[in-house]
Amino acid sequence: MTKPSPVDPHAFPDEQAAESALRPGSLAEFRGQPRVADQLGLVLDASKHRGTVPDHVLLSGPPGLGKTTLAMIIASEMGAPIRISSGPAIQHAGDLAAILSGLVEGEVFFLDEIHRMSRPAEELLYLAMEDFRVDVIVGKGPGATAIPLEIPPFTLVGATTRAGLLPGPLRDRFGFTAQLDFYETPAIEHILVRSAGVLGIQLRPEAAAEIARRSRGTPRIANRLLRRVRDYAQVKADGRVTEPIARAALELYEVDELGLDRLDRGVLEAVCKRFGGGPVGLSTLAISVGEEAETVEEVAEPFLVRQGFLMRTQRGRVATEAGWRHLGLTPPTSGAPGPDLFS
Ligand SMILES: Nc1ncnc2c1ncn2[C@@H]1O[C@H](COP(=O)(O)OP(=O)(O)OP(=O)(O)O)[C@@H](O)[C@H]1O
Repeated sequence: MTKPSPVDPHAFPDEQAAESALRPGSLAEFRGQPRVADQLGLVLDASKHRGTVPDHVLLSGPPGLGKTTLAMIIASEMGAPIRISSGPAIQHAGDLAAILSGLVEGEVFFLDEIHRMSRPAEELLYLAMEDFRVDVIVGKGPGATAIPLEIPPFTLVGATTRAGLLPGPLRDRFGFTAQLDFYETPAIEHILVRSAGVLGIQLRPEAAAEIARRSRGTPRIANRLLRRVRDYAQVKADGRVTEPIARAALELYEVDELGLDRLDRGVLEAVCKRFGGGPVGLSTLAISVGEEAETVEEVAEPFLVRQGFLMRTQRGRVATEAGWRHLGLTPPTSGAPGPDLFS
């Protein structure tokens, strides 16, 4: 196992406290995703106006874009408590029934990774979402009876990185659904400036821009890079984060101008230099960079593809012209070699 990369979008186990400190507490402070924030604001205002609990909310999108943050904001905007759990933690319907029956009126129930819940729990959730009721099964076999149990009205906030995996009947029970997208660089700059304020870091605007460009449109990565750059500034300079300090720190952490890390560059370099631009199969590629095929496929490739540096074709991975150029290499032909050149 290689050590975690600073541009991994997943949260590290020791990062929770640092992340909590940087969560914006209100919709007004939540930067980026303007459409989602506006629509959600309307849903919350309307429910306050009517004096009812807000509709159930489904948030989908890649890790680190603010799903948990938005769930907490919904609770705080409604002045309601929040209960947090996750799909993998709920293996039996009884686990879910216990949580639901313990909710207080108006509580926000945040269910992360909702697509990983067990089937029986999912069915129990349908009823709870629709009728604020759960059926508790007493006894076993033919003598088993279902005793309906009222639960107080609550708002379910479901989060998923894989909206496509949710069964239709579950998706249909959410009154409001939002897809979070990668952030534009200026929004990430705003987030960095706010985080620097919270952490008491003197961050020059050019340095914020530099870090933002390398953050892959992901607030979690931006905040993490900011903390690393701050460490560097404190140890190697006077603590102020200037552009040269940010550049030097990010170079040390092997995060390049566009946010590629060592693994991303290694994969791209292998495709270009060792395999003539491709196509090369995933397992061969993984062996050549000394990584698991899964890591190459799930960690490095999505960003390389998003950047337009790599293509996944039926016959293997192919570097694009932009990919060659990002490494400072000249593509072998006017464009990247197409799969047909290698037949
Ligand atoms: N719009 C935003 N403004 C400011 N900070 C943000 C924003 N979105 C996310 N963050 C920060 O990024 C970090 C990660 O956000 P969060 O935990 O909400 O992501 P997530 O989508 O729930 O990730 P996961 O899918 O891994 O659970 C937090 O520290 C949070 O404060």
